[in-house]
Amino acid sequence: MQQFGQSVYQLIVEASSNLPGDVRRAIRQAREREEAATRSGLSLSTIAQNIEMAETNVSPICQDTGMPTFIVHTPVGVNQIVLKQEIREAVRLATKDGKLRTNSVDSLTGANSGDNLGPGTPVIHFEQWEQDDIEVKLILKGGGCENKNIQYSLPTELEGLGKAGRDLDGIRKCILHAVYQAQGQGCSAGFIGVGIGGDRTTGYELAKHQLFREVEDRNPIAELDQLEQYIMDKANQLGIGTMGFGGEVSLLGCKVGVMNRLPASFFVSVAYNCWAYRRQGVLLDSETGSLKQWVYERGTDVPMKDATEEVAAAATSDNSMSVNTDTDEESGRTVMLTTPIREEDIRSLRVGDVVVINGEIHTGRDALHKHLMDHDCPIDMNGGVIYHCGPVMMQDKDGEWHVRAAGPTTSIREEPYQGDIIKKLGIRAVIGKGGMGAKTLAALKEHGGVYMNAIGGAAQYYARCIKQVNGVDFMEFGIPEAMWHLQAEGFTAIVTMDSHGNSLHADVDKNSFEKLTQFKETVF
Ligand SMILES: O=C(O)C[C@H](O)C(=O)O
Ligand code: SF4
Repeated sequence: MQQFGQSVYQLIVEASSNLPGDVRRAIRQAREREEAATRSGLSLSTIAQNIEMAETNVSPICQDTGMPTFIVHTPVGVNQIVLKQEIREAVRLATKDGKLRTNSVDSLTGANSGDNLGPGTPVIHFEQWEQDDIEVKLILKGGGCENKNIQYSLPTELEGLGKAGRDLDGIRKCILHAVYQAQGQGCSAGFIGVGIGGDRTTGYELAKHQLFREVEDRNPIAELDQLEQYIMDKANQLGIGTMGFGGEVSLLGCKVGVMNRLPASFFVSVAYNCWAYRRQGVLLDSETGSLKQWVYERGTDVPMKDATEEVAAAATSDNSMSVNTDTDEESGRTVMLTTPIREEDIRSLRVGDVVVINGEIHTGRDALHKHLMDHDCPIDMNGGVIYHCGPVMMQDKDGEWHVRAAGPTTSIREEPYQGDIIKKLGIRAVIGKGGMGAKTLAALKEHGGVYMNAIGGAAQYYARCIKQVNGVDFMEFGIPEAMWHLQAEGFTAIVTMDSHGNSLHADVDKNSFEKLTQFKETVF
């Protein structure tokens, strides 16, 4: 079994850096359905570019490599204690090599273990089976989409949909509502796993395990297959789009499982996975642990752009986010800004404008925002840009830090702090994804600021825009939560909340809610 550890390491690298073929096909189909010049269309082309870059760089598709969750099937007689130790060691090595982000945080102290190991991390399920080989499956599901998981207890009343009873139609309403409530915050368009029944624990587990099905498979239970097809049709009429920008494609997959329940309980659990649907598996020889075959089609066999696109890409600027300046209601202007940014430049921006930023930007997320509410900031942020991002960073032998992956995190978590911090520090722009709320929108108007949505998950695309790491503060918060001072060049994002009270996120939420209400009547 001496090759088992190496095979698991290979699995981790593959899952983190090479999006599987079935997922890539789903994203390609989404691109064919979206107008190329729309915000969703542009986002999908950036996502496609990022997928290819991650494979080429053998680096994380998204900086958040999530909670590594392994499902291991072994023949009777295999020593699972040894396998568990080898899996943990493979996780530690992959983290050291920058293939996984340091994602294991002490829930009481906030301390980051630094090696992805700790109580409850990684998650490893073992099960014996009748086959001769060992199968190891892995899913890397990030925190932002995990935060959009949701569990319903039937019967219930659902906003926009009314009563949801203890039947297939009530389940239908829960699933549609689950897609609506996620909006773009979990990096839509997503893939959902649904667990019907069980208790609260096994219901959620069933939902997550549905995510190990193939994107293109069909449900063997006829009424669940019918439900899956219905959801794929109607969820894509909600108009949430990629990143919640509005658009034709809001859901890329729906997989429903069912199990028995208690008489008193009727749970519908939804595991929402982002477009960066990173799951892979390996079949291993149970004597040597050597890799015999991949469980899911590898992404290498499904390129993200076809020949025509190569030509088209070559013809335009290398920046796939740039939009033409002839304005239709979707695409705005492209504006170049250098930090520190003047108030008048910010007040001239409107929702829909694409901004290209050059100059120093600073990362900051949950721990930093909480800290800055009642502590001074170590640097002058006047005219500055805060980037909601927890990067994957590597230090070289000279002690220099390098960005390995640097996409945005979900901004709504900073809503309790952001408005106050914008005014306290004189910040002019906040970059993140998924949008922010009314309190931040009011502060942007009062102070003169904008919120810009970067493309969630495009961690390689944005890492390429970071030319240098100028320094770091608050390393005690751990790498993802520290305040990194980054020299950006060509950092592109879309204005989705401006200083005139406009919010694309509020508009899409309102429009998609109206669309949701059209599905109130009984179907099943
Ligand atoms: O933690 C992150 O870097 C991103 C997170 O997965 C999110 O979607 O907010
Ligand atoms: S940032 Fe987006 S793509 Fe990355 S893990 Fe979070 S939800 Fe998924």
